[in-house]
Amino acid sequence: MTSAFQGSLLDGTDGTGPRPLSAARRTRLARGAWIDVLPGWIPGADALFERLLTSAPWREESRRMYDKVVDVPRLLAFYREGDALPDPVLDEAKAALDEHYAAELGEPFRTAGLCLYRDGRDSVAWHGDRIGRGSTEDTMVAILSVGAPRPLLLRPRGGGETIRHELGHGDLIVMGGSCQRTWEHAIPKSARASGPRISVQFRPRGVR
Ligand SMILES: O=C(O)CCC(=O)C(=O)O
Ligand SMILES: [Fe+2]
Repeated sequence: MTSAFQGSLLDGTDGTGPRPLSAARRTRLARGAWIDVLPGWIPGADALFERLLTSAPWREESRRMYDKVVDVPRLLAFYREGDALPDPVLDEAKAALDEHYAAELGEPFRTAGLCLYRDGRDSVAWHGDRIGRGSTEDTMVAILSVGAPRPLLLRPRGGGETIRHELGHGDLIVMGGSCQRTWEHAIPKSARASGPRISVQFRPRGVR
């Protein structure tokens, strides 16, 4: 598979690893939620993107919606606790997250969910990651984004102003505190032509 996505030719592939997470900027949201954002967290993201695109075990998923079975509008791959991650850069990324957030989170990130948005028609609808402890406890979900830029939207659960974060190639966003139960997030469909984007979501045990 080749991708329509063309990253910067100057994108480093020198194996320098993720940029220090101390550079992430925190925004406090209402109701005990926050997000940390670090643009350009992963150098060499071009190569990572291509490797994930071609080698992750992408699968389609369908879900029952009332009396219909509909395809989920994105491809998925999931790495459970203890599964080997599909790329050494993801091992480095997870190690960096574990070190930086150890004290605040009190546990390591355990699973990695991958989503492939093939083009602007792929999306994820408004939701919180609430299957599990995220519905009752503060937690963190860390998302690495590679490939085409897409906005991640956040809005308070039950209504309120939407916050928009453009997630670019190699960028990190961490949703923390009460974010999964008091806020919702979405990747909307885009009418503009968009190349493929892959997101990698690191979550602690029991958060989904
Ligand atoms: O692709 C993203 O950045 C978000 C994915 C997401 O919200 C999820 O899989 O729960
Ligand atoms: Fe989510």
